[in-house]
Amino acid sequence: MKIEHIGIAVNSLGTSDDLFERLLGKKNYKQESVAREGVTTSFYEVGESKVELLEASSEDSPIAKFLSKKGEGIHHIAFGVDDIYAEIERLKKEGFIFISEEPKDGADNKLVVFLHPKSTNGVLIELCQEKA
Ligand SMILES: CC[C@H](C(=O)O)C(=O)SCCNC(=O)CCNC(=O)[C@H](O)C(C)(C)COP(=O)(O)OP(=O)(O)OC[C@H]1O[C@@H](n2cnc3c(N)ncnc32)[C@H](O)[C@@H]1OP(=O)(O)O
Ligand SMILES: [Co+2]
Repeated sequence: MKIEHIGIAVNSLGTSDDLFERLLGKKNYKQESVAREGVTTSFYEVGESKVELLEASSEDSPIAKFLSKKGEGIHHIAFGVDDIYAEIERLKKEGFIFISEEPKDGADNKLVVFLHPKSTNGVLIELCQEKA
């Protein structure tokens, strides 16, 4: 398991891409929308991990709700795993709560699933596995 990415909720990718390009001294390596999640993402490599900027692409997006309640900031931590199904079973046995137990297609060629922050010390945790 490794920290695959840190998700950051932003009001505008236009503004935040400019800020992170200056902060990291590099351009993003991709921008990708995930309509199911109501997000447009922008990814930056930072050493072994990544920063994922997240802009809401629909009014009912979880990012829109997060921004309206908490404003811009860190939204989630994504752990990269080798076998997402095995990890789901392991974590369920440990008593962790999943928002949905069925992995779905995420951004950046990943299968993703989320744990509920009430079972993870108030931090939204994403598990992601590289798709073959
Ligand atoms: C998949 C594409 C991409 C990728 O990496 O591939 C992404 O990462 S997409 C990221 C966006 N998608 C998601 O976040 C999906 C999972 N999130 C959800 O299902 C919801 O956001 C959920 C269930 C975490 C919260 O939704 P809800 O409608 O319950 O919102 P509330 O504001 O009522 O929150 C309830 C409760 O949870 C706390 N909360 C909400 N969001 C977060 C957060 N990001 N981190 C920590 N805590 C969070 C919120 O404060 C409420 O707590 P309370 O004590 O009741 O105030
Ligand atoms: Co993510």
